[in-house]
Amino acid sequence: MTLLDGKKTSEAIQDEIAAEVAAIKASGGKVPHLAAILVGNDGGSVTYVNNKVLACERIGFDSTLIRYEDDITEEELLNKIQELNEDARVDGFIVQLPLPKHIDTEKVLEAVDPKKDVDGFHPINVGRMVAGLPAYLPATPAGILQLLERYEIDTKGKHCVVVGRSNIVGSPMSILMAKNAYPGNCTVTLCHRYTEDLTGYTSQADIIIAAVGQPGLITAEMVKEGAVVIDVGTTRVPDASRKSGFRLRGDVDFDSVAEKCSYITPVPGGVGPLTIAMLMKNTLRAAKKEVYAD
Ligand SMILES: NC(=O)C1=CN([C@@H]2O[C@H](COP(=O)(O)OP(=O)(O)OC[C@H]3O[C@@H](n4cnc5c(N)ncnc54)[C@H](OP(=O)(O)O)[C@@H]3O)[C@@H](O)[C@H]2O)C=CC1
Ligand SMILES: Nc1nc(=O)c2c([nH]1)NC[C@@H]1CN(c3ccc(C(=O)N[C@@H](CCC(=O)O)C(=O)O)cc3)C=[N+]21
Repeated sequence: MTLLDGKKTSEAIQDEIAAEVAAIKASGGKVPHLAAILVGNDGGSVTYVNNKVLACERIGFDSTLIRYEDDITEEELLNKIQELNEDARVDGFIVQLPLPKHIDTEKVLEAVDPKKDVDGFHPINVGRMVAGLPAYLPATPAGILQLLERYEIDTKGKHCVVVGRSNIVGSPMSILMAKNAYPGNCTVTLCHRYTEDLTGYTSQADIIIAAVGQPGLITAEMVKEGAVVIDVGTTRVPDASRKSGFRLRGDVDFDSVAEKCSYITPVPGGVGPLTIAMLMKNTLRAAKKEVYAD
């Protein structure tokens, strides 16, 4: 079994980006600038957004963190988005999800200028991705592709079972794995809450990508000998022995599955760090106007 080291891979990607930033600075070009909007105080969201800002600092990007209490009105949030759309200093920005219930997430995501949508959540970017046009790819699926590529994992003709169909992970992942590309060219099965006999599918999979948010859902009995197992889940579960009072758990029962599979991502240190690296990559592409010209 080979551990897919997301932390190391993320650092390698961030080093590559940092080298490009240094070259941009040396030639007097525009330093990439990422802004992030965070609404509320959810512990996970605060950590993830802080990690994104720290990554910016490490690789030499400019960054701006905009925080609101969770009673912000939808109108105030939309006004801020408009302001960022028009701010030439900001190359790309994200609105951290989830948003409070009184705010219409779809409306917020549609308000972001697709040219600055470095999360790749705007319907224009989603549509362009599906059509195979240049687009910002959502960071988590793009990070998983990077892992498969950098570990030279064979995907052509393989059966890939994606569990979870969210707009930000499962659905785009299933589309990307089916594309005529490397990594890709898989036969894809997309499983979700209403899938009957989940084990029937996962046990036939050469590649399993679990993005559900249910700790330990994927057990050894559900995995074929030699399969590649990618665990996207990051659920905080109480753990009194930790200073923080919790630990992160993936959707995969790591200890039992690790004995059976060929490759596996740990949690933490697997997919999570790659999500950050790919967000940085999208921001660099935004600053270089690689996806959309002016
Ligand atoms: N490491 C990283 O970078 C990231 C990690 N995450 C983590 O990944 C997990 C999933 O995130 P996200 O996609 O946003 O989550 P969502 O809650 O939006 O989606 C979860 C999906 O899983 C499906 N589902 C729920 N229960 C089952 C079940 N028993 N069997 C099969 N499918 C089921 C849901 O079905 P239905 O559609 O019917 O509701 C839904 O499609 C979370 O733990 C999240 O924290 C997310 C983003 C990035
Ligand atoms: N607009 C938006 N864009 C997102 O990309 C987005 C979002 N909203 N909402 C929530 C999910 C979740 N997500 C993660 C990012 C990094 C880690 C990460 O770095 N995890 C570390 C551990 C971090 C920790 O210690 O908690 C790891 O797995 O090793 C995890 C999860 C991005 N998301």
